[in-house]
Amino acid sequence: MAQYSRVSGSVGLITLQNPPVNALSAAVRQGIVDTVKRALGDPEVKAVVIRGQNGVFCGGADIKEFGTNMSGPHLVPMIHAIEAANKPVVAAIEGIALGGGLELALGCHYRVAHSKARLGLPEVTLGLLPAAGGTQRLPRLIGVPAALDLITKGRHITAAEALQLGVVDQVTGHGTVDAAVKFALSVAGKPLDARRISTYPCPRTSDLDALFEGVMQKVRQSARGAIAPIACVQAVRAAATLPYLQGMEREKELMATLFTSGQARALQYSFFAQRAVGRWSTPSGARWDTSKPRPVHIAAVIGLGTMGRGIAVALAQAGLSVIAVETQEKQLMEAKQAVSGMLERGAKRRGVAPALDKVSYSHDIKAVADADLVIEAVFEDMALKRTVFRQLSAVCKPGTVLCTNTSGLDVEHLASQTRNPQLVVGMHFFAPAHVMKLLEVVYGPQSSPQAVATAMQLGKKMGKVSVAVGNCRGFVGNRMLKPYLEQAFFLLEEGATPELVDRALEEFGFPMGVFKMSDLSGLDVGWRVRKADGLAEPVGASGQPARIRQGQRYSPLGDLLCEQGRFGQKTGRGWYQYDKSGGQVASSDPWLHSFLEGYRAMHGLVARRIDLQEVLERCLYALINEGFRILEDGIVAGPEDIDIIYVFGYGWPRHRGGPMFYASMVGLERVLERLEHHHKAHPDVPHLQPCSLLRRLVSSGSPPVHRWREVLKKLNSQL
Ligand SMILES: CC(C)(COP(=O)(O)OP(=O)(O)OC[C@H]1O[C@@H](n2cnc3c(N)ncnc32)[C@H](O)[C@@H]1OP(=O)(O)O)[C@@H](O)C(=O)NCCC(=O)NCCSC(=O)CC(=O)CCCCCCCCCCCCC(=O)O
Ligand SMILES: NC(=O)C1=CN([C@@H]2O[C@H](COP(=O)(O)OP(=O)(O)OC[C@H]3O[C@@H](n4cnc5c(N)ncnc54)[C@H](O)[C@@H]3O)[C@@H](O)[C@H]2O)C=CC1
Repeated sequence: MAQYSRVSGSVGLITLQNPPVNALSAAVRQGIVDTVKRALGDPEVKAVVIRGQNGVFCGGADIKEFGTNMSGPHLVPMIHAIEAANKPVVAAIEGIALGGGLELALGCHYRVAHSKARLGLPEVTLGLLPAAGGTQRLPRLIGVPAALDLITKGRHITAAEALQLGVVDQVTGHGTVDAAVKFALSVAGKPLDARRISTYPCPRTSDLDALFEGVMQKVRQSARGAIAPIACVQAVRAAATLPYLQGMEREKELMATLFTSGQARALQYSFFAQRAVGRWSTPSGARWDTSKPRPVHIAAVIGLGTMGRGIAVALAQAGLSVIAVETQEKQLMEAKQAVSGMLERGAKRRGVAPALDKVSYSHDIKAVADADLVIEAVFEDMALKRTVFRQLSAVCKPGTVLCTNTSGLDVEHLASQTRNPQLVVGMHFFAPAHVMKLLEVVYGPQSSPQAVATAMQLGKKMGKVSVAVGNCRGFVGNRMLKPYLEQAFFLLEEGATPELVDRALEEFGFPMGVFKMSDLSGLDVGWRVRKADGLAEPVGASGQPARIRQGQRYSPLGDLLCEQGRFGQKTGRGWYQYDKSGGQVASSDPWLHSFLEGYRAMHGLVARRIDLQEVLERCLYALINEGFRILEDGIVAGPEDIDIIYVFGYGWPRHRGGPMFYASMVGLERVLERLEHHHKAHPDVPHLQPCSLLRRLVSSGSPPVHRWREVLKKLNSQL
């Protein structure tokens, strides 16, 4: 809806009303058309101001309407009518002007913004482009390079930057609507021809072809297969090379392709999934809206290695006081230097003062006595972690929430070492912890709603996308990673190379393939875990056949590389070779290829031709199958949790929605049929055996992913 009133005698004030972000639903669009007509037809009205209710201008098109039978007036003619008006129309921008909201403002003759407002054309993040004239008006207003930057990245800008770029005409720190009304009165009666952006020529840019070629190359590289950023460049190119109306035709044509694409569906699913995980709940009845978090002012971190340092930085940057603990003086000093450096670099990037005084350092665990919450990040060693939790339980004040950053050890077992197991949860950060957005908050059967809510709230304060997950080996992300890695190893045994496997996964859209990723994170990490699990014994020592462990097919390839001291980038050799220890540019390693040949010969394996499709099916469907098991076990509340974990923590291409969304797009019957096929070929690999939930979903008609929660509930109640 849009409300109309008259203010200051001669200004027609139009207020968009569609909480919470005044999205341009059919009713709002109709409201705008009607009220603009009324204002323009009223002889007493000399100028018009458009604002949004509750201090929010407009969040753009109503995304919930996409994919439905969109009725109501179209945005393009609506905005065109505003621009063509013979009375000045001023946009009063408070809060946000995003997507269609900014396009509406660009159709107005003037824009007045509050200093705290954010503006942008984020359509590309939803798999779309700004198709209400945004790709044609913005370059005409601010020039091609700046418009390309905003439109292809979907970046939000501040009012100050908008003023500098010329997107807005005035910025105010006080009442935006009053300022806009005053502005409107000051321009009433003045000629408007020079204020209609669509009539502007696109500012000249030298060597346009080279500019677009360069941008297109960069965009293709970073898009990892996403089509919307490329269409955005094409649309801006139309603005730079064609008259406005022809440019609009091109914008429409490109949008038509994007609008119905699977990528747009995936990205819009991801938008809502990210919000859905914020409405978390646990089987014991803890919920986002009823469980009250404890206030956390002082946090402590135990163990200042790779993870602890990043966690301390993220906590300090979120404004908390941090007590950082390391047992050894030397490590403590090194950590202090590293944390200070990270804080300084981060502050420089953000143009703020570094929060150095927020962090205090100690080698005595008793220093954490006053902390409201402690995050343990010592070595992945259960015996050590047990000791630390017993100590924490003894020294912390009553009510302190105790968290572990373990990658997959039993949180419940750690809780049982303390006096208050209900106050123990996992806070599983991802490396580097001050950069990566994902946080898995792991609850055990005894974790109290308050402890879960406290960790979730803290994650939010730290700017993380937090997902509540149940306690199981590897939680969600790492549990699903296991069958994925396992398939990659098996594929090498059967004839593939690391280059082939990585190529398939990178072409799918991962930033790096599984072998490059292993080299980056260190092959020794998994080796240590496999040793602790009794899997990575030296070949032959177990008395079992080398490729069978604990009754299942096992590939010792990773262990054999580690025995050679090949730990990946850190040692300059792994699945690839690097120019030096710590080098980052991977190149194919002839040693590795002859090693693989020798290994196959030793085990009587005959290399066969493996294609990219098989690599994808084996690796991704095994991972997805584990996702179904996780859903079946009730470790997460719904498929959105898994998808968000994979998109934000594991580089799953966002334009493919996440593994469970992807499975739904591929078709559950197809995933089931291919898993059955691969399991038949490899009956000794349990991870390829289709999970019973997948079978049950297929039997119930393969519902789309947004209906799985409901179907899951129904299926579970029938058991
Ligand atoms: C706005 C935010 C920055 C707010 O953030 P925050 O305060 O953190 O709150 P949130 O929790 O994110 O949001 C609160 C609540 O609001 C919901 N919401 C937010 N934005 C929208 C929206 N735009 N639409 C609907 N709902 C929205 C959100 O989901 C939350 O609710 P909940 O899920 O219930 O919890 C932040 O929310 C944000 O960033 N929002 C997105 C802003 C954005 O991306 N805007 C751009 C939208 S796309 C757009 O505007 C496109 C266009 O304008 C083009 C118009 C053309 C369309 C015409 C189509 C014609 C196609 C032709 C093809 C024909 C094909 C054929 O031939 O058939
Ligand atoms: N490295 C990674 O990518 C990730 C690791 N994790 C988990 O985070 C934890 C830490 O891992 P990293 O930081 O990689 O290990 P790390 O080896 O880099 O650091 C561990 C630190 O703990 C310190 N430490 C050991 N005992 C201590 C004690 N009793 N008191 C105080 N400090 C002590 C060590 O001196 C060392 O600095 C592990 O549980 C790991 O599984 C979780 C996510 C990602």
